[in-house]
Parts: sequence; structure tokens; C-alpha cells
Amino acid sequence: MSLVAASAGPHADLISSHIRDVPDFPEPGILFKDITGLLVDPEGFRAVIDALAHAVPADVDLVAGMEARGFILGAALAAHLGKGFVPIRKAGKLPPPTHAVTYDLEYGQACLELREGTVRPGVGVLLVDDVLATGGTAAAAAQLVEAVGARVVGLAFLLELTALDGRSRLAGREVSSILATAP
Ligand SMILES: O=P(O)(O)OC[C@H]1O[C@H](OP(=O)(O)OP(=O)(O)O)[C@H](O)[C@@H]1O
Ligand SMILES: Nc1ncnc2[nH]cnc12
Repeated sequence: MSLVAASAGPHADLISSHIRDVPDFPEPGILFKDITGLLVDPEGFRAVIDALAHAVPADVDLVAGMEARGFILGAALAAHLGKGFVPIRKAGKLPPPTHAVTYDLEYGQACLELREGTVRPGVGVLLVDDVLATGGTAAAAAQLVEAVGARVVGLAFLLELTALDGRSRLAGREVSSILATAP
């Protein structure tokens, strides 16, 4: 499946060349986008963080990443921007008290949690993840951030699986992706 540049600019080819398609993983019918080859390449990893930083809205106070791959990109982006980082974790990993939301995935179901007190009411949060597929993870994360009275000022992804139309779950939000699968 070919990838097209959404906002990666001159580094689109470098980034996409390091993303591997794995058919039938983690279950039959899923074409898994493996980014491990991108992360291990210093130029590729830097290009991703630079491209994400390029699209950051002005009013970001905090970066939040969704477990697990959103931690890698979100934490690196937060450090690059000089902002704090908040992990939004799968169920049972954070000590209580937490806020929780259950959601559907392209493959299966999951629950995300946010540690109470880590995100203060009114702060501007940028949500970061590697892949936007159905949008279930991102919508759940946005719901958590808003449940504590904070603002989701943007959502930034490395790769958007266009055919799954995750953007429709994020209607009215500021969404950016570095690469997108050709429709
Ligand atoms: O748009 P969606 O349909 O919700 O899918 C996107 C999510 O799926 C993947 O995570 P996964 O839950 O597989 O967890 P992992 O990062 O721990 O592998 C990916 O990293 C996103 O978080
Ligand atoms: N096809 C896919 N590849 C990688 N991560 C995903 N998350 C949801 N769908 C995915």
C-alpha cells in the first residue's frame, strides 16, 4: 500500500521508506504498519519529530501520548518542544485515582486511563499517536482530556489510514498527519 505525504514535506520519502507493511498481523485481514525500522534510524526518527513539531498548534501547554507507540513519539515531541508529557495508558497500569474510557479498535476493544491530577482544567493538550485508524483511540483520549476540564488543542499522527476514516470520529478537531495511505 503506498503512502502519500500529508505534511512531512521534504522528509516524506525518508519517513515512508522506513515503514513496513506486515500482512495479517496481529490478526488475519489487518495490514499492520510497523514503525520500528523508522524509530531505529536516527535520521528517520528525527525527521518524524521535526515534522510533528512543524504542525503543532500555538496554544499547546502539554503533550499527551497514547500507549504504547504514542508514548515514543509524544515524549520525544514534548522534549523537543520543551513541554511536559502525560501518558494516557491502557487499563490497569496507572495507580488510582484515574479516569477511564472504553473504546473499539480496528482489532478488538481496549480501555484508556488518565491519572487524575496530571492534566489541570483549562490547559491546552496536544494528543500524539503513531497511527490514526478508526479513530477510536484518539476519540477516547480526547474524551478523557475533556473529562478533566482541559482542552484538546490538536491531535497529531505519524500515519493516517485514510480508508478507515478516523477523522470522522474527530470532526471539528484540529487533526494533522505526516503521512496518509492513498485513498
Ligand atoms: O484509530 P484506532 O482504530 O483506535 O487505532 C489506532 C491505535 O491502534 C494502535 O495502538 P494499539 O491499541 O494497537 O496499541 P499499541 O500501541 O500498544 O501497540 C495505534 O498505536 C493507535 O494507538
Ligand atoms: N493497521 C495498523 N497498523 C499499525 N497500527 C495500527 N493501529 C490500528 N490499526 C493499525
